[in-house]
Amino acid sequence: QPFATGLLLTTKEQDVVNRFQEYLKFDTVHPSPSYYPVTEFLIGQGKQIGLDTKVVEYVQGKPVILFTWKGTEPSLPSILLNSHTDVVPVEHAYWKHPPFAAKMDEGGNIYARGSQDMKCVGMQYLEAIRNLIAAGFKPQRTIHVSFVPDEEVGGGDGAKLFYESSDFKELNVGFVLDEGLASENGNYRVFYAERTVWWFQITAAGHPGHGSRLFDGMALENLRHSLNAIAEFRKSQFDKVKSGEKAEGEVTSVNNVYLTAGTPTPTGFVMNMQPSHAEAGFDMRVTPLADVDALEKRFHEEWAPASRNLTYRFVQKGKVTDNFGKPAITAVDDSNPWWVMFKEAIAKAGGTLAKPEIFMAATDGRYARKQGIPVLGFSPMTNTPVLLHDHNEFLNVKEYLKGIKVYEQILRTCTGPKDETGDTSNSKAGSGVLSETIHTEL
Ligand SMILES: CSCC[C@H](NC(C)=O)C(=O)O
Ligand SMILES: [Zn+2]
Ligand SMILES: [Zn+2]
Repeated sequence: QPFATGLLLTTKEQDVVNRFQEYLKFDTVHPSPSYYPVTEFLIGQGKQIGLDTKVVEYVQGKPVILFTWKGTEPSLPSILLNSHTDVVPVEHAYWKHPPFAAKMDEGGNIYARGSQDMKCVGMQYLEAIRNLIAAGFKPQRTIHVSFVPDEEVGGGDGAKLFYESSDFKELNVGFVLDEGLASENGNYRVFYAERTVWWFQITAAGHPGHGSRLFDGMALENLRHSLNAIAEFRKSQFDKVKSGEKAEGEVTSVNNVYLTAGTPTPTGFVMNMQPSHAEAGFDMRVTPLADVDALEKRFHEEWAPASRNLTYRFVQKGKVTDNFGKPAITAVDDSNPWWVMFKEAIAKAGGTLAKPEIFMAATDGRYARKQGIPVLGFSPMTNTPVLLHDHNEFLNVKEYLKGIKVYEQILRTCTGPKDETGDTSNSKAGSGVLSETIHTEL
């Protein structure tokens, strides 16, 4: 099929694209993703490729799909390639092509919800394995591929239960790949940690009464005290990003996402009553580099002091550390043999890496990092606008096909056997015990 760019796809490439488009067409959109049809499709793919397949429902109706390609040395720690099957909702009116039609335009851009986040990655894993099998490659390490539900709503019924299960322990996973972000330039982005979600509400109580009266300590005045204190902290963090001192993932963000007060009626709010309560909601993302005790102190001392009739409540409060009390960070230096192999694979695939980053939001990778397992967030997309959760999400076919080659190289390098260049780095991650170095603090 010819494109305006002069790109011509081979029959084999067209088949690869067709499978990607087929996956993208499944309606796995929240709030009610249809998980069974897509599970049937994926199982079909796994079987066609020749992988062992397993489906487990830790919560009924929310299947976790697991494929296994057994290595020649199955006692070595294995590699897990994780992706999620669900996608976030769309606002149809803003899309130039229907979000579940997976239309490829004349420039090779494939438009669909999930084309970047992260159905691309899931299918690229499978295509890479398909190609390696066809090429006669035999991995030393076992490779597992998981497709999990509900990442977009926190993963509580999906990845969390999977990673905590005895099924997962049996896999003896030494290294996990999960999602990253597109890169707007020619360097691939890679993520070695992520910020932790703290969602909270602050409620202010205050003097009620007639709207015409002047009181000290009215609810909205108290809430404003809180909003100002939080805004000051927010500015201190944002300034570090603006000045280039820190990357986005290296500071803690806090954003006011709703405000509510007053007495509503069908025709609008009552205008001459002072509310006795007011509430604000915040999306806060705590960097793993933060001093958590100092942050906690801010809540009762500055942001919601009882002296101002303020109280706070967490809607979600993730732990910033892993299960061993250390910051949940994967080492990206020579102390981590998985990192060394990953980096080498990208170079061998002809790619370049940007400076490793802390993911600004949350991914399922956090559940594996909690267990002390090294995780890298990586979605192989260069020269692509970051459109996850955005309108007109797309991925160009050339980037998609290139990404498959990158995963082939990652699997060759990280699973052995040693390649034609005599590389032996693989053996360094060969012990059954996780490297201590993955807990290295930066
Ligand atoms: C608390 S789970 C929600 C997960 C979601 N992840 C992404 C990548 O948007 C987020 O960070 O908001
Ligand atoms: Zn995602
Ligand atoms: Zn997402």
